[in-house]
Amino acid sequence: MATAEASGNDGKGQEVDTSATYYRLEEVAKRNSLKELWLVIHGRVYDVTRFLNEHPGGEEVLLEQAGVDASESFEDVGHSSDAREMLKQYYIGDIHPLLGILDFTHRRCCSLRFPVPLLHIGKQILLRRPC
Ligand code: HEM
Repeated sequence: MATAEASGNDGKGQEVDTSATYYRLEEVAKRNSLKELWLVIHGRVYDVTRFLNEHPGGEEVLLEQAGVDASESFEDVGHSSDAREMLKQYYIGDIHPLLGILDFTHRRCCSLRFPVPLLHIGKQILLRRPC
């Protein structure tokens, strides 16, 4: 998990909270059971463990989407605006915009047995701690 924190002022006297907690897809993928269930909807990570018993659509559908990007399934159902509002309660962070793309590309390359060393170098640069 990587955390980026910054807060600022937009110059109009209004506080802008830009703090965010970032997760990688592989971290989300580990939370795929009844004990701990996370999923991703539109790049945002949700911990729906305590929502399992309460979901009007049943817990099975959430279990099917456990640890993965559930954006398409969520939209296919045509969830109401109330359901979208409920998402906030379970929001825990975002998929890292850059590492998310690298994870996806890495999986594609490896599954095609076409390693791209540059990808790993780029990843190392991104993960490098600042001096
Ligand atoms: C945190 C995420 C989710 C929340 C807060 C949520 C919330 C809700 C709510 C409030 C309803 C009642 C109908 C409505 O108001 O739209 C519902 C129904 C349903 N949801 Fe979800 N849902 C979530 C994720 C998902 C996912 C990932 C799926 C995957 C397929 C799913 C499948 C369904 C189904 C099948 C129904 C029943 C629809 C019906 O009976 O017409 N939900 N959900």
